[in-house]
Amino acid sequence: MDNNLTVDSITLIASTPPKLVSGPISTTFSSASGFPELHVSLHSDEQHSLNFDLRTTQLFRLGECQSLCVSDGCETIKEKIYSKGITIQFKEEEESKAFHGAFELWKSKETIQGSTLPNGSVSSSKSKFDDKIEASSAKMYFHYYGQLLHQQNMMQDYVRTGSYYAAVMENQADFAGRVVVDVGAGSGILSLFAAQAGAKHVYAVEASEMADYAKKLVAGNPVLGQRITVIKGKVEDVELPEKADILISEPMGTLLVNERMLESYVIARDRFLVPNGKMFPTVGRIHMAPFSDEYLYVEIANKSLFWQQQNYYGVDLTALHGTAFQGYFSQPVVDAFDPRLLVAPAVSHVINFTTIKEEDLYEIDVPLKFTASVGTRIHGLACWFDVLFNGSTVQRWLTTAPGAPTTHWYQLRCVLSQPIYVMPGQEITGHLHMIAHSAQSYTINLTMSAKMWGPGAEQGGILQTSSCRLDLKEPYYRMSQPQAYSTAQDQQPNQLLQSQDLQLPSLDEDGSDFIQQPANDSTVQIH
Ligand SMILES: C[S@@+](CC[C@H](N)C(=O)[O-])C[C@H]1O[C@@H](n2cnc3c(N)ncnc32)[C@H](O)[C@@H]1O
Repeated sequence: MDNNLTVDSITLIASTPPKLVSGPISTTFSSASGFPELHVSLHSDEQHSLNFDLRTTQLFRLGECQSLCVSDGCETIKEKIYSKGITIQFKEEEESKAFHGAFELWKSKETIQGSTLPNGSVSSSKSKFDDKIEASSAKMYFHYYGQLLHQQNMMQDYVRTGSYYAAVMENQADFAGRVVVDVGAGSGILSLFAAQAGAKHVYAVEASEMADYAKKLVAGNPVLGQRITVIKGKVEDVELPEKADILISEPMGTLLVNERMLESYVIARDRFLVPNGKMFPTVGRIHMAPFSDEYLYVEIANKSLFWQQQNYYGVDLTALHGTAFQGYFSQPVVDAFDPRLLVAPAVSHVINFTTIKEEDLYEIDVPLKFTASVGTRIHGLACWFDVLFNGSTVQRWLTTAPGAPTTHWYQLRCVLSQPIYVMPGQEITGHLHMIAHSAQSYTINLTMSAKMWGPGAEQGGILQTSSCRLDLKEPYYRMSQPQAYSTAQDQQPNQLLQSQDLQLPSLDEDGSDFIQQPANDSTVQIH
């Protein structure tokens, strides 16, 4: 991006009478003094340049081609420094726009580098992000993404990164000669892809310390890097010098919405994208289907058996068994499962990133309706997602479906503590209700119901309903335990672990004291 811009003329308004200096006049933005400054070179005999400290300077538009630049004065023990101001005359509106853009960008550098972000480095004003996200959550989140090992983990998901690369390269027409914003650039890898596809300029916005590594990576690829500007800050806060023709981002978390980064993607759209600009990805879909998995059910139920001990070093632990049991069932399970465990065709919930309002992501309610294809016990709802890159040349999907090549997102299953019995052809209804919380995730409320079946069950009568509440922020990562699966049809509960014989405890009065301890078999991941 240009640091040097030429303007037509300036008027020194503090001189009496105001003094016009005709141009062309060269102006330079820099931070050589350790803070962002605007240098205005004058052709005057008395003064050769005027410097404005951007931390205390404001720029106002007086007209299409005229602006007012004023810096605050200040009083120190030694001296009184008066405010100074100039009016700037531009040749044309484009020149004015470029100048204002550069001014905002350089001024934002100060906000980012000079003050304290919740991630450990700093921010001066509370932004939309800070309003809705707990500082402690944001700090952990950006600390996580500030580490190369986690960026590497995502980059080594070749299904993910390869899909992005293919989507960009197959659709070079959408990038060539265009201005691109990379929303949450991380290592800057997607910015480098966009530059490879011929982007005119890429603004890579990254809030974590990873921005500094991205700058290094960009500098290490100078042919591409000369068209990339890395900006350290949140997309909610930073200013860019120009609008983008296309946004590229990888904002997907577990179940698509975990991390609440889709909201930042949508905010970036509203702040930076030209009307009808493109978004890569364009659309996301959450897919859901009931599953039957006796092994998983028994495994989860058995975790709380520890609390059934009546003589643990002389202590009766059973008072906490109910809480522990509910606690384990409040963790969504993340692993790669065999699609043969699904017992009905999936339903989908579509999120169009180009049109959805940010607030519409705060609460997501998906009505569920399935027809069981087999007679079985349903243990819960299996979920996965895909995203579409709606390129002008090629439409490409990136899927995390069971049975498709595994990604680092795997799939997610919400397990019911009370399974539901169904017969082939029986209808299963319910709701998946997700409410965003300030720890960058969602509380999930799942309800699944089936009509009672068989002799004695009234027509249209009683529903067998099972529900659970889960915290998407606290998943149980189960990838390390490959399972030998039989199909749902093959699963005869009496051949398995007799899960129906498990004593299902009732929840303690106070269900809150379940302690989420790191299980040996789970790894801490954000995605
Ligand atoms: C899933 S990673 C993707 C990184 C990189 N784009 C890639 O595809 O490899 C998301 C990145 O977005 C950054 N991020 C999340 N929310 C952000 C926000 N509001 N503003 C700027 N960066 C953000 C995170 O720090 C993280 O590095």
